Amino acid sequence: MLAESTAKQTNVPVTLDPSRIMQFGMGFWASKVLLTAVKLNLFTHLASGALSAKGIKEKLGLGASDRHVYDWLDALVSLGLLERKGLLDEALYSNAEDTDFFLDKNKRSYTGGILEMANNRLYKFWNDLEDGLRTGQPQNEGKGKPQGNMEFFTELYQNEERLQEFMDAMSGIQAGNFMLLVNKFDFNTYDTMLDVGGADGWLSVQVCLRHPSIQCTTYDLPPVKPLAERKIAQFSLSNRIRVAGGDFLKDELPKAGIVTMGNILHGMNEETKAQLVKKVYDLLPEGGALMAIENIIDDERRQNTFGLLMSLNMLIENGDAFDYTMADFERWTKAAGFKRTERIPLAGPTSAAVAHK
Ligand SMILES: Nc1ncnc2c1ncn2[C@@H]1O[C@H](CSCC[C@H]([NH3+])C(=O)O)[C@@H](O)[C@H]1O
Repeated sequence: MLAESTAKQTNVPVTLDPSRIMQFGMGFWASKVLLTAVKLNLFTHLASGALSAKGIKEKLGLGASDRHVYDWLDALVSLGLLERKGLLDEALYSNAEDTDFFLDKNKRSYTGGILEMANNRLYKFWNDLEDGLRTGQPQNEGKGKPQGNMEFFTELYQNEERLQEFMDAMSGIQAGNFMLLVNKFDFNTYDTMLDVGGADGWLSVQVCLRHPSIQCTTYDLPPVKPLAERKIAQFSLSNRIRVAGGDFLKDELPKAGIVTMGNILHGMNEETKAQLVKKVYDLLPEGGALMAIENIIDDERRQNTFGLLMSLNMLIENGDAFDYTMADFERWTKAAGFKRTERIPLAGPTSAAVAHK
């Protein structure tokens, strides 16, 4: 028996290749190479001009050997995130075009907030995915304490720095989606918009900049209010965007023609999702709409890897919460009374799922 299986093993078909398995299995190496570069502001430094490895070592205060600094930088070159002219001590490093656009902190297009949070929080929490799968319990800073869906915010927001980091992470991950959305969907057909869980008001800002007459309310937990007020003032939109503080599960919500929710429904279990959908249905007028902007998973659950992984991230953050397909969204919204749904594809794995009353 043993001899037969050994014989089979040596007869490996040439078409089989372990490189994909290794790429994903050791994917945390590449992940940390990038996350560390973001944390050390490498791309922001390089946005002002190309630097040698020696120059980078000095600017970043690195104590590793020259060889390991070359390895780190050249790994980023091999991943397509940096460009390089010359080799080793004669090399000059600069940002690749997309890295320069998305990872320079001084540009408005900076999306590194989500990567900063990935480095500071999610990376270590994901080490406990196994515990999450075994127990169904959250694995974030509240691990081991009783916590319901979306309750981790209370603990997170006690720390100003973490609050700001979370806001920047949200704006970072949604920036491209919101910019596309305001060009693909005519918000001006509604007089008023309510953004539930609107964080620092970024969606309302984008909507108002693009659509001249709509009035918005951005609604979030009270500690978030000052951050939203600050952001909205930066764009001189305080006359068009109201900032409201409260708990969208417990408190009454303001009425509006369209209610948006970016990455909100996925933070809840099925029962709470259905309750919130119904609550929104009841406050909308006839002809009103609910829009969820999320990493909607394809109905066959084969394509949208990011959406599936985001759903596991909801296990890590919220326990029994999960991301969902358009078929799920249609089922929940029809049960609440909505007439029809549509899906608007946005950047990469994200879509806007819209339900019309
Ligand atoms: N019970 C609650 N009531 C109001 N806001 C909440 C509640 N629970 C969580 N939030 C907020 O919901 C947001 C989820 S993160 C999503 C933020 C934003 N809509 C986006 O698409 O990027 C955070 O800003 C939380 O502060």
